[in-house]
Amino acid sequence: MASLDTLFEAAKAVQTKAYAPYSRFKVGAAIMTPDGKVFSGCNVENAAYPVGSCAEGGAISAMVAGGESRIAAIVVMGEGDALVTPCGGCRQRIREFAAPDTPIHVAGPEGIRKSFTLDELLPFSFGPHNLGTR
Ligand SMILES: O=c1ccn([C@H]2C[C@H](O)[C@@H](CO)O2)c(=O)[nH]1
Ligand SMILES: [Zn+2]
Repeated sequence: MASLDTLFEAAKAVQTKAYAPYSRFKVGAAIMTPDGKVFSGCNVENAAYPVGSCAEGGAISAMVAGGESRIAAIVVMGEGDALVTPCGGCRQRIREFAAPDTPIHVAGPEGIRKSFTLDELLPFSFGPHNLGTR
């Protein structure tokens, strides 16, 4: 699937930009919107550790700043052999802009390792519907 390849390459490219001098664990994330636009983000750490931010959050900020508000698919690229799935906070961040069946692809440098739906990673989620929005 060409668009998934594009998304994978975007995540891989932005991962190299990560600012992770403390964990030395670089992460890249790339979002595709329903009309095929791609937005990416990397983790940005801070000497005050809790202030650091995740790659997924950066990609979401770029998407919103770009005037978009729907995630059709997301690729997350981490380091090492283990699956790097979005942290709990980022699952909720993704939830805000995605549908239950939106694919979350977890990748390594060699390619996509496993694909989940948002609902698999964040079942019974709290979301905009709880507040009467969307
Ligand atoms: O899905 C993930 C998991 C971790 N990190 C970042 C946060 C921190 O900078 C580093 C180590 O946890 O990786 C992400 O950006 N996304
Ligand atoms: Zn996170």
